[in-house]
Amino acid sequence: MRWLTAGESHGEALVGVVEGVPAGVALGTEELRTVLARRRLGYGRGARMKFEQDEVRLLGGVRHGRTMGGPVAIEIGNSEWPKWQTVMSADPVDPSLLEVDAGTGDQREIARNRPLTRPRPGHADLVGMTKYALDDARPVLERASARETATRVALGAVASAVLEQIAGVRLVSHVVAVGPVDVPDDAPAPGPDDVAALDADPIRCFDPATSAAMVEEIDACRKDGDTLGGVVEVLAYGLPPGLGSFVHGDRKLDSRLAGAVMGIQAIKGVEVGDGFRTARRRGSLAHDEIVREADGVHRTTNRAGGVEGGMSNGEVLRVRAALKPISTVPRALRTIDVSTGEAATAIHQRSDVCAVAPAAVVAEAMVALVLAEALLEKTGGDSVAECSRNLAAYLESIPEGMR
Ligand SMILES: Cc1cc2nc3c(=O)[nH]c(=O)nc-3n(C[C@H](O)[C@H](O)[C@H](O)COP(=O)(O)O)c2cc1C
Ligand SMILES: C=C(O[C@@H]1CC(C(=O)O)=C[C@@H](OP(=O)(O)O)[C@H]1O)C(=O)O
Repeated sequence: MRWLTAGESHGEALVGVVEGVPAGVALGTEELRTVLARRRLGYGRGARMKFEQDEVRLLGGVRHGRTMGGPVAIEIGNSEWPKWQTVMSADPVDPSLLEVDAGTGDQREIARNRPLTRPRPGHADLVGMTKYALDDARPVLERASARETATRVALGAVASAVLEQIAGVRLVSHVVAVGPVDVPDDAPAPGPDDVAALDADPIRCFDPATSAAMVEEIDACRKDGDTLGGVVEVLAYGLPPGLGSFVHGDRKLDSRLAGAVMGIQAIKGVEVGDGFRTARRRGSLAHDEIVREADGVHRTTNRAGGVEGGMSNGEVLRVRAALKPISTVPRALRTIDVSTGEAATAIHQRSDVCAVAPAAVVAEAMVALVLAEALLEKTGGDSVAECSRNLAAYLESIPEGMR
């Protein structure tokens, strides 16, 4: 399986293509609408989330609610496009229309037309302008923006459908920290049937007391003109053992998960299982002992987070990711104006205060894409039926003494 996205934050539409999806996967526009709506949730998001709509269309690869085996193409139209069609036009436009004040006196239009020359520390602006030889940050932030994650979430929904329909794998994502507010270590983790409860929580946190404290923290931060990051967790239930491999670093499931999740805007750390906490333990308290019980072989704990030797081991997969605070800080940070070289304060028109809840949903999509790819490598097959048959044959072939 391979996938790509295209499109800009304020462009007409985002486009995603995923190839290598077997035929027969049940998939429809409604499922995509559901996941896209989930990505828009979350206390602390900015004004844009309120007025902008994701207009999703399945353009290819699906017929009458089933994939056909060809690339699946998804378009997410941007309902705000009419306001941006001059600034972001693909074809050249009359230069007078791009004058900072084109004569209408509309302050928003003036802001859209003005070159962005005061790069934000922590965003892609300055180094992007340097690398691509630009004197305006607009082309950089348009593609660097996490608006693109809408496409990833739509592609992730295709991957989740592959996982569930071939192997019964179900994913769930939630928020475990917002700034300094952490879910307690002993709080119960959400299961695959808890997605509705997470969607209903303002910050996608499964622990109601912590959720309330997170909301308070976001309110306090907004009042101070500041922004917040946090930690998200993705859990995958029902993974068969043996996805990924130990034979090369780039085939390891954990290295692939880390790369995919780290590729999300603003993610600065990824851990599988107990990750960094494991480094502080002795070996006798770091690993998951293997025992035989009446219903088969089990681990006594799941500190490894479902991956050993770069392969899924049949336990629940657990991946955490750290999101840095949003870099468009309302209490603007010091920067330079690249048009003059003088000291300035960074661009700030509007911004999310905290994007941890949507980041959880995006991380779930990235995990789904990696797992679906690894599942299809293991099962092969061009249809759901063939992949399911191959998976069943593999699982049946595992000797009695090892299951
Ligand atoms: C869901 C989501 C929403 C985001 N919203 C904003 C935002 O409103 N303002 C902002 O400056 N950065 C936002 N970011 C982060 C930037 O896109 C990111 O910091 C930037 O592209 C630079 O990349 P880097 O942080 O990975 O180095 C968001 C990230 C995610 C995952
Ligand atoms: C539009 C989305 O996120 C955007 C991601 C983003 C950034 O810099 O990453 C900046 C903000 O956009 P703007 O600067 O236009 O207000 C967010 O709203 C979205 O998630 O759909």
